[in-house]
Amino acid sequence: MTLGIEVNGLRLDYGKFAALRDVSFKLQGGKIYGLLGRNGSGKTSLLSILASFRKHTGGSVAIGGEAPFENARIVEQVCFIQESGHMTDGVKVRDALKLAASCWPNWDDDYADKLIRLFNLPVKKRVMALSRGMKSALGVTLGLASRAPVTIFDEAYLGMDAPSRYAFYEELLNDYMENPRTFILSTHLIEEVGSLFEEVLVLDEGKLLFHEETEALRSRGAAITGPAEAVDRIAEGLTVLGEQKLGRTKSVTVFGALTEEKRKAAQSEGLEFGPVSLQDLFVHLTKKRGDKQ
Ligand SMILES: Nc1ncnc2c1ncn2[C@@H]1O[C@H](COP(=O)(O)OP(=O)(O)OP(=O)(O)O)[C@@H](O)[C@H]1O
Repeated sequence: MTLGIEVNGLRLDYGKFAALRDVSFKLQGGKIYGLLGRNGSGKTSLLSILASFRKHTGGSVAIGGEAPFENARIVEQVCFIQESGHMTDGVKVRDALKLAASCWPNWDDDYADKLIRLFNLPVKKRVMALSRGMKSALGVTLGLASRAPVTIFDEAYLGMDAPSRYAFYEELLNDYMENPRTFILSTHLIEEVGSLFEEVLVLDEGKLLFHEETEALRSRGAAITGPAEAVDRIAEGLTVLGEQKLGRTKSVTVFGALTEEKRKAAQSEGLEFGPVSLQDLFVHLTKKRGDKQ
């Protein structure tokens, strides 16, 4: 089952501080979405609202056409895993798994066992006695085995070491292929996780800066390198996100509609085009005054 998500004019105030302002987007569902944003941009606030952990102040949110807050039908369809965890620290791992099995109707015991073996989770230990990486591994085990139609990982895998993180990415992708559902992943590890995202949402200071298909967003950026004057001619009219100069050679990162005509003209002048990584685009597009180049 896949559930669509529709958010309109969403606002969240913490007292006098507006953490989310006029956020609107529509997710068709059945995809892997990346939620990006700098520290404090509002990612956890937004995800907490989607997961019914928090009530919004204004606007509307609907999952599968229904408002999720205090709506039992929707709550059991959404699994929200955070790095800090919302698990009962005092219980043993195996009891945390039992508790999860009772929360999510699509829970898969066999799959949970497989993940426990994959991440070497000690089921007899208390959750509070686990290392940070093991707690994260338990979190991703709960998220994946929940098979919840909407599964949200809020930086949940940050504590895991690189081999475990890569095992998680592979597992997520394989399981998503076999059991299509909606995944939303917030992350600062864009280079690592970016290739999983079919669509990307970027929050900036509580506002939605972009919501685009990842490939479309990537194709709007390019790195152009060659003789400085020729590079400047091509870059004219485009948003220059960054530039580097070495002698008479220049490389600029541009963002904007690079027409086929411009590309051909550039290639005939011997300029080279390179792709821009999602991480680079993100860094440039969310750069603030005072940030270093
Ligand atoms: N309980 C709260 N009370 C008051 N302000 C809060 C509360 N929770 C978050 N905020 C503020 O709301 C803003 C958004 O916080 P949020 O945690 O949603 O950001 P984030 O994008 O998840 O950040 P990070 O990447 O650092 O985890 C921040 O300025 C934060 O200080």
